[in-house]
Amino acid sequence: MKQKILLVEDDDGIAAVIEAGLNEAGFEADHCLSVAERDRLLDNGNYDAIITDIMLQDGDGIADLEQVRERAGDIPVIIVSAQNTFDTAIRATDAKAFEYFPKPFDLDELVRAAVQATRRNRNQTVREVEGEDALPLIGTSQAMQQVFRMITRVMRNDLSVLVTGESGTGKELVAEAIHQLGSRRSGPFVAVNCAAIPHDLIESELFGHEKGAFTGAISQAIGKFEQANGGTLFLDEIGDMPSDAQTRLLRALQSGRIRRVGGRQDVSVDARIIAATNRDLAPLIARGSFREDLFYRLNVIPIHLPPLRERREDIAALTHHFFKQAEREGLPNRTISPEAIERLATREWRGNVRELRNVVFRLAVFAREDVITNESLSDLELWTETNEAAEVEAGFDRILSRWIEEEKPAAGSVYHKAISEFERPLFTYALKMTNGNQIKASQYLGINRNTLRKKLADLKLSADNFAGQK
Ligand SMILES: Nc1ncnc2c1ncn2[C@@H]1O[C@H](COP(=O)(O)OP(=O)(O)OP(=O)(O)O)[C@@H](O)[C@H]1O
Repeated sequence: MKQKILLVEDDDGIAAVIEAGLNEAGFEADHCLSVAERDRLLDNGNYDAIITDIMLQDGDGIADLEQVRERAGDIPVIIVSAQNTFDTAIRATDAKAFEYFPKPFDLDELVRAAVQATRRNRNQTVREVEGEDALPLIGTSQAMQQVFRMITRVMRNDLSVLVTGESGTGKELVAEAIHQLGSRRSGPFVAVNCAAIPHDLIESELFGHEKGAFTGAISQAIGKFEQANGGTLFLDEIGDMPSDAQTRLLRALQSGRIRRVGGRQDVSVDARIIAATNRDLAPLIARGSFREDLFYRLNVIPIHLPPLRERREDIAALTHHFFKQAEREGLPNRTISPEAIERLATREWRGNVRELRNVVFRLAVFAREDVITNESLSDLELWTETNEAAEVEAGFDRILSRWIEEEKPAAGSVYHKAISEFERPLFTYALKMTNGNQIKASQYLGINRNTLRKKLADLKLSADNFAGQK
């Protein structure tokens, strides 16, 4: 006998597509348009699974799933919805949905989920959602939907999560969301930025130290690991963790115990680990500066946050969200014209969501009019450039310390090695900018033409190769 699926969907077009997919996979499907019809059909027939939309003509398709389940013997429910917010993903999980598909979805995946749902009846614990307003993760792009789904998958367990993505894409926010939505939410959320702590202090910062463990350790100190006991430890910029600390961390993860620096005894700690990195760890592993075994420990569940420029459809919602946030923080209440939003949506956003947030806050403070227009943005262009210059400067610091750490130039050769590393991309850039015109390149760089020539010869760069490249 064929398995039967009840499809509750008020868009006839989508329903027809789903029905066809289900039939092809050997299911029988009944289709209805409303909550009332659904209940009537459930009373009169036996179904193996329900596929339902959320917004229906006569109500919310998942508001009373508990009763539906009581009526229909714990039937698995698959949700499809066009309300693609983080809240919807969380609601779907809290409604014990077997699976949640934001529209537009992949029909094959949906049918596959139906096959799995009817095969076994997954029973998950329901949990009240609390404080979901406190952590609004905004985004309706496909990429963010995937992130939301991943978050709902890890919030009820303690698996290690590795969040990747460029700086400012929301990695810490994702880590906080996982913490807030899970069973550890009453415990602490402790964040450590491994790149911001001097290397020789990182072990004591993470694992604590005993009195007298090293010069300056005048009293015992509890490390972040212990502080996170019962909660979540967020290790940001994990790629910057020095190798001794990596070894200690690995040991802690394997044993569930840590030893304070200078300590004689192990202390057991229970902290969920969420790590994040904006650097690709693969080359670090290849070079031996990041432990592969630690990587596998941390990367049980990877969550990737794409850069903002690859999900431009989220920019409008984020902009509105940040204007509201600015207002809540006491800044003037402003709105923004659709044209101005469109213009924002075309920017590069190298600083990702953080940069967009800064721009919106700056607009809220400085704009003269209540409705921000394209003209207000023209003034803003200047501010953003200064901002980018500052970012680049901070970028040099980072690049330099990474380079020193990874290349380990021999003492006595650091200056010359660093300068020669720096010159090649600089001269290449200048030649590209000027189409290989050496006079212009030397003017651009502000150096003598002969010096430029000599440098190009030393670096074996040929200006001719850059003609017409700009
Ligand atoms: N999807 C989002 N919805 C709402 N706010 C967001 C979103 N993503 C990021 N933000 C906001 O943007 C800012 C930067 O985010 P966050 O600090 O989480 O980025 P990050 O990737 O951890 O950055 P870094 O790598 O530099 O530490 C924060 O103010 C955060 O609240």
